[in-house]
Amino acid sequence: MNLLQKTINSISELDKNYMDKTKKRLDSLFKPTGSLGKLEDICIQLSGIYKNINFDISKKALIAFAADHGVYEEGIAPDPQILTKLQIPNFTKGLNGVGTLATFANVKVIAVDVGINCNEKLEGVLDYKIRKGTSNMTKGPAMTRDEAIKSLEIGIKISQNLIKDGYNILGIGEMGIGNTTATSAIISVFGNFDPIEVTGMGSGLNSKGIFKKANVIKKAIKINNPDKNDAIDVLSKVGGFEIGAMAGVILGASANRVPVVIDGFISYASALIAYNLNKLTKEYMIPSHFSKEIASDKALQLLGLEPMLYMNMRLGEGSGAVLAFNIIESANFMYKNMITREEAVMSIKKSLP
Ligand SMILES: Cc1cc2ncn([C@H]3O[C@H](COP(=O)(O)O)[C@@H](O)[C@H]3O)c2cc1C
Ligand SMILES: O=C(O)c1cccnc1
Repeated sequence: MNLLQKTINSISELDKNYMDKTKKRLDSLFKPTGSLGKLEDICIQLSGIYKNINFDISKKALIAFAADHGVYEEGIAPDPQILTKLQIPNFTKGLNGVGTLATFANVKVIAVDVGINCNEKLEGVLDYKIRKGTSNMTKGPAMTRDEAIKSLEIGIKISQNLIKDGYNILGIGEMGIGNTTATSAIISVFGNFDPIEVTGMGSGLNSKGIFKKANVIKKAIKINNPDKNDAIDVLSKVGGFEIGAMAGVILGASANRVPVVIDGFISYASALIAYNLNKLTKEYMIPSHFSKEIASDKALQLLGLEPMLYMNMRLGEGSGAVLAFNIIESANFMYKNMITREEAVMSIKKSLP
């Protein structure tokens, strides 16, 4: 059995017993029951993942994958393709959106080339290049089925290595000029949406550009006819190498009982791929923010996920995931350090004359 199938098969449910215990502990704290909302939900989810009422989430890593897209030649993105290559080294230097936020939140950033259109090795970027970008999906599949599996397995391997190194919570991010086109195509296929309903401005297209992009997606879906019941088929026909690798991280984290924080629009596509390979992966996902890109609501509905942050962000890179790490850590700190109702009463009694 290959690594992908083994990983998919080894994902199991959260432990309801520990989740109940954590809920009891949360209900015993000195506050109205349930008043800390999603902070409480996060603690309950973490305890079900770790099978423990006490957990450590201090070692945090964000894995960002970069790749280029053959469909770029159809004029679907407003920026030059070379930005994928120019921007990815900034991720680990703490110089771009996610890099600065990660420095602030004490999150280790790992940047990985899974398919950038360049020959040279990039400083601070791991080299797992599958190919120098996908093929143009309006002319045939973006990648072969073997390449799709390879992209998923790269994500699985990198997540496994980080977990072995002691990282106890992972996040996903990406860089890839043109990747909102692949994302909208994936959402269109899984949700049976007309591409025009799920195609947005990406980095900054005007309405004419959006219309053209939707037609490109329509053409790609028509020519490739992806099977929505086969997530690998969808990934290979209209996906991207970075989208596959992020889905691989979700699978790898889930199989190793580690939570994985989902970022913005492009990571929703990865989440859809992982979810359609094994529905249990959803239990290991922590959604971070609601991307401003059109169709975020549709993608999140397909996943049944409700993000915690509404920040009007539409950057990607992993920026929203890293922001959410701060909140997840706050939830854990609250859970560990808050006084219980009983302790509060005792201290009041003690202070009475
Ligand atoms: C300078 C710059 C930095 C970025 N960082 C993330 N993205 C985001 O924009 C790209 C997707 O949008 P589209 O499909 O329209 O090309 C991805 O690289 C995504 O991560 C960026 C885009 C730009 C221009
Ligand atoms: O939400 C995102 O991740 C996003 C949206 C538009 C362009 N790039 C990224």
